[in-house]
Amino acid sequence: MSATSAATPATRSGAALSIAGLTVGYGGGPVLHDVSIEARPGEVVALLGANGAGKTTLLGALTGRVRATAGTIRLDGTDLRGMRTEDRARNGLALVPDGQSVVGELTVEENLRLGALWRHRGAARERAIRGIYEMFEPLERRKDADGHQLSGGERQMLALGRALIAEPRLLALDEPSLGLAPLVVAQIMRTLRETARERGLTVLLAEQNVTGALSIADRGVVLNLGKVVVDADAATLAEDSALRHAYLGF
Ligand SMILES: Nc1ncnc2c1ncn2[C@@H]1O[C@H](COP(=O)(O)OP(=O)(O)OP(=O)(O)O)[C@@H](O)[C@H]1O
Repeated sequence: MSATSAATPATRSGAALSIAGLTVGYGGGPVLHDVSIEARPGEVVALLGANGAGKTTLLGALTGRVRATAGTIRLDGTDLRGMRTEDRARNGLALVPDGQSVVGELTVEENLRLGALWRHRGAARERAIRGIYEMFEPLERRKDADGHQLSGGERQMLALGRALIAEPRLLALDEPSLGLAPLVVAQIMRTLRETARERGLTVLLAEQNVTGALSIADRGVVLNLGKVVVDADAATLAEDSALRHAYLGF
C-alpha cells in the first residue's frame, strides 16, 4: 500500500472509461446485454432508466460486486474486469453507492480520514480534508458529529467527500439525489459538475432524477431492460420530448 504526497486534493485527472459489450447477470440469465458506454475525462454521463433497468447492476459490474460474463471495462485502456474490487479502487474507480456508505459510529472528520487513508499522509491528508470542507461547507460545521447524527443531505455530502478525497479518476454514483431536498440536490449536482470540470474527473451518474442529472450532464445514456436504447447529448435528450416520452416516461 502506498500513499502519495499530493500537494492538493485536486492533482489526479480523470480517466477515459470504455465499457464494451458488457453482459452481466446474477445466475438466472443476463440482466445487462451487450452494454457499451464511453466517457471522456471531465465528462459527466447520466445513466438513466426506469426501476429495474439495470443501472445499479452496471455500477456493481464496475466495482466487481457483480460478475460480468462478457465484455470489457477499460479505464485509460486498462481492463478492470479480472481485478479485485480494491485493485479497481487503486486504479482510480470510486463508487458512491445508493444508501449509506458513511460509517455512523465515526465522526465526519474520521470518515474523511478513512477515505484519505491510502491516498494521503501527514500534511497532505490535512490539506485534502480542508479541500473537502471548502467543497461542502456544511461538513466543516458538523466535523465532530457522528455519521448517524447527520441529515440525509449531510450524509450524501460526506459520502461524496469520502470518495473525492481519494482522488478517483472515475466517480460512479448511484442515485445521489434519492430522498434529498431540492436545494441539497442542487448543491450536490453543482459540486459534481464543478469537480468534473476543474479536475477533469470522469463521472458516471445513475439517477432517477432525470431533470437534475441532465442539467449537469454532458451526455445521457438510457438503459431499458438491460440494453442501451439511447446515447445522446444531454441537452438534446432534455429538450426532445418524444425521446423523453418514449424512454423516460415523461
Ligand atoms: N441481487 C440480485 N439478484 C438477482 N437479480 C437482481 C439482483 N439485483 C437486481 N436484480 C435484477 O436485475 C435487474 C436490474 O436491477 P437494477 O437494480 O440493476 O436496476 P436499476 O436500474 O438500478 O433499478 P433501481 O433504480 O430500482 O435501483 C432487475 O430485474 C432486478 O430484479
